[in-house]
Amino acid sequence: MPNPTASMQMTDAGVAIVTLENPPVNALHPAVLRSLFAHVREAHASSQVKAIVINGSKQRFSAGFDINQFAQASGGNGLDDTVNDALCELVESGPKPTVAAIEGMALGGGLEVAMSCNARVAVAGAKLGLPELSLGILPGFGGTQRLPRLVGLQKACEMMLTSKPIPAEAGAKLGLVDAVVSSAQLLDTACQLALGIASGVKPRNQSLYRTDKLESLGEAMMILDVARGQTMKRARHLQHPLFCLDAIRIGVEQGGIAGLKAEQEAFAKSAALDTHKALVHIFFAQRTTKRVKGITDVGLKPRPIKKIAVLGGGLMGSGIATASILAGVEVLVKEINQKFLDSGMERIKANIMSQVKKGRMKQAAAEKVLKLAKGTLTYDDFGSVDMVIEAAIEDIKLKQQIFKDLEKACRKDCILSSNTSTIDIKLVGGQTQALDRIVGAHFFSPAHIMPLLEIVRTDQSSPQVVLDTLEYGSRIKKTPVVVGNCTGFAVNRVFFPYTQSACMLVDLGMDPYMVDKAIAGAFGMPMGPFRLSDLVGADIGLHVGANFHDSFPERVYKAPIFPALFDAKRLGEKTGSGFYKFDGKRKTLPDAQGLKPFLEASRKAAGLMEHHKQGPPVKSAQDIIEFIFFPVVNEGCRVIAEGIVDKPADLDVATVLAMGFPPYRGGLIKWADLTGAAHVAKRLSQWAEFFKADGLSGVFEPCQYLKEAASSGRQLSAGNSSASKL
Ligand SMILES: C[C@H](O)CC(=O)SCCNC(=O)CCNC(=O)[C@H](O)C(C)(C)COP(=O)(O)OP(=O)(O)OC[C@H]1O[C@@H](n2cnc3c(N)ncnc32)[C@H](O)[C@@H]1OP(=O)(O)O
Repeated sequence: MPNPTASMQMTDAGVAIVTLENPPVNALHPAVLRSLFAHVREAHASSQVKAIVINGSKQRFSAGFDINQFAQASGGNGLDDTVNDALCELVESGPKPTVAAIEGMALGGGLEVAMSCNARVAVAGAKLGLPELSLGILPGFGGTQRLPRLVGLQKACEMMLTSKPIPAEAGAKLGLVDAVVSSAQLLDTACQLALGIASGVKPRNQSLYRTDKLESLGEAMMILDVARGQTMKRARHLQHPLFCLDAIRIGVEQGGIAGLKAEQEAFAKSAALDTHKALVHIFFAQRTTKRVKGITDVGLKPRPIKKIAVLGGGLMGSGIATASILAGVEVLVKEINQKFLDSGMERIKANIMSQVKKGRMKQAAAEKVLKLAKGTLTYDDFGSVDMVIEAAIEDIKLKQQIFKDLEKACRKDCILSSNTSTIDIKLVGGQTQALDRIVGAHFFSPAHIMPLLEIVRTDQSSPQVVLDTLEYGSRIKKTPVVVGNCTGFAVNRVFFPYTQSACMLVDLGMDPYMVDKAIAGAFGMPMGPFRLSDLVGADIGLHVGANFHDSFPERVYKAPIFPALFDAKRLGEKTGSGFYKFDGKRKTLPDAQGLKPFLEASRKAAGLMEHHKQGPPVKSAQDIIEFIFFPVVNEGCRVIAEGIVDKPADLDVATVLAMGFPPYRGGLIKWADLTGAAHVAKRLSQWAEFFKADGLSGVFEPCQYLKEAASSGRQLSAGNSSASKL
């Protein structure tokens, strides 16, 4: 790989073209910034140079500061403030005018360098944005000051707080971009504009000193107050968006220079928080799930998946079909009768049309996409498909029959996959001679929206088939994670203790709504264990619980409340009541009165209170969080030790994308590392002791992997290179 740098070329007309060179995205590595600084200084000093144009190599301007520097920074924040401050000042106010020529993207520090230039020309479709907040920091090269001065405070706050980029065309309407051109015209237009500014024909704008786009002081304060209020509501666990708004406010009140100083201080404060470490970790972890040992590093080439068949047009099958046709994959949907097929096809249509309603798709595009899905009641056309995804009901005999039929109906190179969430993949395909091309393709509901795809590999699945499935997952815009074959695979297995610890607290007298409040409110999960149980349904909970009990009897607590709720048909959302009451409009209300007899019966049947007259071993919200999540971490450690995941970071990504584990906590294992493995192990051991008399120590006993990390000080995310089920 060439060293990160910037290069400079002179045109005959006297324009110095300085190019950022650090492919693939021209990230602003400190060496690039130093080189850019040196070239800009040299160009300013040269009598040959009339104007400067800054662009990026390989049709990309820059994706911003090199995020690897944050990951590597120990102590500091990775930025070299002396170079960065002087660089933007030199670009904006040096003797020669500067123009940014933007193609592909100008994000974060990339856009900030471009905003320091006196004008910007961009190629149509180029993406411009300040996504720093999504990394737990804030713009640190003057973006908090220059963006409001270029597009107005309202829009600037929206762009920074949402981290969403805008296309060049929208940038032109807002005043962020001076001209939108084709790729072929970019350099020419930028050079002409730069020379025009140099000759005084065009004005030389310096964003930091502009005030014409800023709202009046009163209006500006109102905008900032509203933004603050919304941020505190929407991102109530996060401090850095508020630091960002503080820096903007100082700039508006006291001017751009004071604003820059405030920005620098706010940046340093944000960079010191665990939120930043966690979000940077998730950024890289999401990009490495597609690299799997023995699959992507052995020289295989993925075969394209152009056409698939989905067996079953139910909720999961129609969601999988929707995600596939949206990505241009042809889909054959098979059902067992016309009625089921019609409703499956209707569901696909409704999914696509909801994209149109939300303005994400045009009617004509929707109609074109819908043509990619065809219904069938037979296996007649299955010889034409590259992959089958079985999404029938969770009945082992039925699935085994389906796979026998598929073996006959499909080509010998067709991938056969099952969307089962509970059944052993080798059992599903056990009656075929095709185990080498059988994998699990476990989607999460609703399949066209949830971003994770667990690819379950058995010890007989061929690397080529896993690689092809990885490619298909990426093509349909899922984040694929390859996992081993075990009960619950990675996500459901790791999360089975989530509800059971909550039930233990309740059987010791704790209010279930207090548990949910701690987990959803104080910790930031989308919902607490009891609300989640109502979403999934007590019937499914019982069925899945029985599977886990069969596999891991020593660490499963059979909560008596579930059979009681099941018998009373309090299954959750689907029957209108469970732990909560539902009014049919997705409104959720606690139902203390209705739940009381079930809680009393459960506590009596559990008998835990007989040994623990003082009640549960935890009281505060923080204690409840640890009691619920540390057993989840413990199971995560077992999954790592057994090699069910390729690397611990995969578990972080999976828990964030499938369970809504707060990304700003870094995912399950990163969070445990930030909390400290020794603390996790100590607390689990205390609870194992607490529940000894109940015969429930196994629920909490720290596993070997966790104990070793705790005693050696090793990070849980360091992984276990010796174990692999993949
Ligand atoms: C001081 C400043 O204010 C602070 C900053 O600038 S912080 C940085 C702000 N910028 C960002 O957050 C942008 C982050 N990047 C992205 O959103 C996306 O990568 C992108 C839209 C640029 C490109 O997306 P896409 O084409 O899907 O490619 P993607 O796989 O994500 O990235 C390609 C490679 O570039 C790397 N990369 C992307 N942005 C990077 C960055 N800013 N620094 C370092 N590496 C980066 C990725 O890690 C990936 O590396 P890999 O091939 O080794 O896995």
